[in-house]
Amino acid sequence: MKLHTLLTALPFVKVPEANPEIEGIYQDNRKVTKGSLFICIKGLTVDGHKFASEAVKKGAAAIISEKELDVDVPVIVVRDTKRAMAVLADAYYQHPTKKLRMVGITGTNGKTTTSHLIDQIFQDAGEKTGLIGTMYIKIDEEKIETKNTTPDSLTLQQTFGKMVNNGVASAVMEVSSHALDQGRVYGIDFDIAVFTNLTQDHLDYHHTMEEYLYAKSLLFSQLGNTYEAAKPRFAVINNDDPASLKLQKVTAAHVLTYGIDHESDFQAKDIKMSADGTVFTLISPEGEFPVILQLIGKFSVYNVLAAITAGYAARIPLESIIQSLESIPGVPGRFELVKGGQSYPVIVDYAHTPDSLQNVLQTVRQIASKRIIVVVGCGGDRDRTKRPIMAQIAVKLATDAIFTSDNPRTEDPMEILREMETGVKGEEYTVIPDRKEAIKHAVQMASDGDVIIIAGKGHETYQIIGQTIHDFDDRLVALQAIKERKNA
Ligand SMILES: CC(=O)N[C@H]1[C@@H](OP(=O)(O)OP(=O)(O)OC[C@H]2O[C@@H](n3ccc(=O)[nH]c3=O)[C@H](O)[C@@H]2O)O[C@H](CO)[C@@H](O)[C@@H]1O[C@H](C)C(=O)N[C@@H](C)C(=O)N[C@H](CCC(=O)O)C(=O)O
Ligand SMILES: Nc1ncnc2c1ncn2[C@@H]1O[C@H](COP(=O)(O)OP(=O)(O)OP(=O)(O)O)[C@@H](O)[C@H]1O
Ligand SMILES: N[C@H](CCC[C@H](N)C(=O)O)C(=O)O
Ligand SMILES: [Mg+2]
Repeated sequence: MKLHTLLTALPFVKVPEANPEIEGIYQDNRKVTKGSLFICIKGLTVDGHKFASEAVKKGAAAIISEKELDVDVPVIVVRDTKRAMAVLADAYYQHPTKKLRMVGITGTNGKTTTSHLIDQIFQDAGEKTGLIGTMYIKIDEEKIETKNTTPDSLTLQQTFGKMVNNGVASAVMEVSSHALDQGRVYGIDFDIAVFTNLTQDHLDYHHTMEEYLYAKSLLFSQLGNTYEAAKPRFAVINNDDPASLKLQKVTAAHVLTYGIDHESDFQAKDIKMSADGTVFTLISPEGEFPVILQLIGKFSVYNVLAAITAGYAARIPLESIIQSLESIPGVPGRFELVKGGQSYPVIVDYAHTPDSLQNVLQTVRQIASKRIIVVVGCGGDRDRTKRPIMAQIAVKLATDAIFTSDNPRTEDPMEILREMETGVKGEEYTVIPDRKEAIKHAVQMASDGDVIIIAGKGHETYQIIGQTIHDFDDRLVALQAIKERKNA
């Protein structure tokens, strides 16, 4: 694409005389190829403007920058390069999100789960689908590893371009608050935006719950309005969450609500839970329907309601939506049972926030008849204020709490544990910093009918200690411990 054609996406910029062919767009000078456009991004750790000359040496044909630069290629100055990058990427890949049914999901907990549920609904409706989130990027059958839950705008638009080329009809993606704040999803034409819930997390980054909610709300304020007949937009909102009204106010899209405790467009009543699943009656604009899920817990009902509402907004028949959701056994690492033939259930779950830990432990309490043993830690280089709260919840809701390491990252694991312990002074608990040893200890102490819950890392197959990524999978470590106990 010619530079001038690309720049029509940015109104009011000074267009240079030179008009080279642009062969790619990069924000990382290490990836720059000949004839590409390099965009300088002021990051949180480093200012990308520093790398402009390096990018030119590698063959960049033009630069997008927030200031004039002394280089031998055209420099286009814009006020905000992050925004410019999102818009240019959208244009470069030929507006792929206008050709896809785009579903974005935001909220503190439940994004990965809900995105998988919605993806399944679309697949069962016979569509090729794409999925972007914490676990991977999926383009139809192909899975690609990913670093961020919501990648940067270049990666996103390139991925959507591939989806379009592969005949994908619907793309479902998790939209993190970091991504919204950093403009990673700016330029995406969402059809349906889903809100799961808002509870404490990421205060290291957003500082206050108001700022955190503001970031989340950007998904709803960037949703188009509902009156464009060819592409009606819907905001799907959890009516039981206190943030619901604020989000409804910031969007021009049609609002559909779901809930359990408050009257909503899609509401669950008569919820019955057991160790085998959850049953409820769905009240909907089309009448009442029984729903029989393999998923467990009140929080699962919320995720299912969000998925039903999004499916309905996408015009999938309700009966088909319910059938899809009933067929889903679970999502990896979310309330996943470790099956080692043992007489004490072992559950691996991705609860790494106070609210998710509370939800999961409350769910276990509803189905457990004996002791509940929880193994839990808190991630390093993340919100420190959630540590004592998570420790309190573990001690309060489990019979036995074992505190251990999650991903310490660059923090001292012992210091993270000490911060957890400040929340439980005078209470009984065990500290075993080595996660493998902590899991082994839980398995050793379990008797018939006790439930072990290993929280925080879910599907993760690694543990980050310092800068090193070690192989570590809670499910495999638990299986090994179960085997060792049997053979002892
Ligand atoms: C704190 C944070 O969000 N950081 C994100 C941010 O990185 P950054 O601002 O530090 O970038 P930087 O390293 O300063 O680089 C600035 C610019 O210089 C460029 N550069 C840099 C070095 C170099 O040698 N050459 C060069 O050109 C970079 O390509 C970039 O354009 O922008 C990057 C690109 O989009 C992200 O990958 C990165 O996520 C980091 C890895 C991260 O851990 N983020 C977490 C907190 C996060 O975003 N999590 C959410 C999920 C949370 C949840 O749901 O619970 C997520 O969406 O993943
Ligand atoms: N609707 C919900 N409300 C509260 N807790 C939930 C909900 N859904 C799932 N959880 C809990 O949160 C954990 C994480 O769920 P999930 O991975 O779906 O969330 P997420 O929003 O994608 O998280 P992340 O921000 O890390 O990507 C689950 O393992 C479960 O313990
Ligand atoms: N998306 C979340 C995942 C946290 C998972 C937990 N295991 C941890 O490392 O804290 C984050 O990056 O904050
Ligand atoms: Mg997720």
